[in-house]
Amino acid sequence: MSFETISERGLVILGCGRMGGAILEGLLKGGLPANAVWVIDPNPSGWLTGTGVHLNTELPAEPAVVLLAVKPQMMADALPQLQAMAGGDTLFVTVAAGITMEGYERMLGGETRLVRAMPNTPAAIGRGVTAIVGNPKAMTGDLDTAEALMSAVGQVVRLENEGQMDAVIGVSGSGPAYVFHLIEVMAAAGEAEGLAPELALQLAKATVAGAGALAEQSDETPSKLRENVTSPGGTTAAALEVLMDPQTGMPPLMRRAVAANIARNRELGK
Ligand SMILES: NC(=O)C1=CN([C@@H]2O[C@H](COP(=O)(O)OP(=O)(O)OC[C@H]3O[C@@H](n4cnc5c(N)ncnc54)[C@H](O)[C@@H]3O)[C@@H](O)[C@H]2O)C=CC1
Ligand SMILES: O=C(O)[C@@H]1CCC=N1
Repeated sequence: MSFETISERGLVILGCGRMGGAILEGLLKGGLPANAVWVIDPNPSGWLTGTGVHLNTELPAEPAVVLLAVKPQMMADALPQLQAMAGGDTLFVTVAAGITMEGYERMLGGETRLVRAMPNTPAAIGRGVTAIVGNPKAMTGDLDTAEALMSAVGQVVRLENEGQMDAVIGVSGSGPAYVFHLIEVMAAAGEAEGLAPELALQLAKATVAGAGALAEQSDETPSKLRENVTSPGGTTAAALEVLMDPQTGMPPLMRRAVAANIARNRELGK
């Protein structure tokens, strides 16, 4: 199934906030006609209203794809209206954290063709990374369709099994928030050492953005790139001694943060 099939049979989006909106924007920019898209959202943004998609109107009976992008807590209330589309030729793609394949199959029926996808917010500028995995009813073509859909907002990787999804959410799904927090705390440290707030923020943002781009583009590993900054006995080495401390540094802190993320994800799934 390609964009052509989606154009012909339609895409239904349930919930078009930050993530649904970013995906829709990428798809429209990629050439999907607005009149091939039906959105259900009780609080549409001004941007969404101006796109020309069908908004809160009657839905096609058998769209090519239904994209589920409401909060996990809303899913059980919002899904029943789409139940008639499940079990046939429509592929369901969900970006919600927490809810497992089993959960969707309970709500929609075991015959539903389903792909779980976990993007992240750099999707808003086409720089997201999305991990996808299908249920047993999803065919190879369905994974291709989900990949084509999510490629509109960045890279796509395929998982071997659903069990990997928890770690993906903990690392890349929520990860942008960790990086934004890194910018905040680097800027705060600069401020505490006497820099003006705007200057500290500019330095922190440019450093994280530049280092991220270098890590992505360079042939060197992140470890080698770190070593390249670190003169023996120099200033970076002094800072890294604090940050890389195996008891109190970032390694155990990040492990705890990711573990907390996964624990919450499992709670949301209940
Ligand atoms: N924001 C993020 O970084 C990421 C979010 N996700 C997932 O994406 C999903 C959506 O998250 P966001 O876009 O951040 O939330 P959001 O709050 O920006 O968007 C949710 C949208 O759903 C709409 N909505 C609420 N009740 C509805 C209903 N009954 N029927 C239809 N639409 C309804 C809201 O009006 C809103 O526009 C969540 O399940 C989340 O787990 C996945 C990866 C990353
Ligand atoms: O915080 C959340 O639950 C969602 C899932 C990944 C990013 N945001």
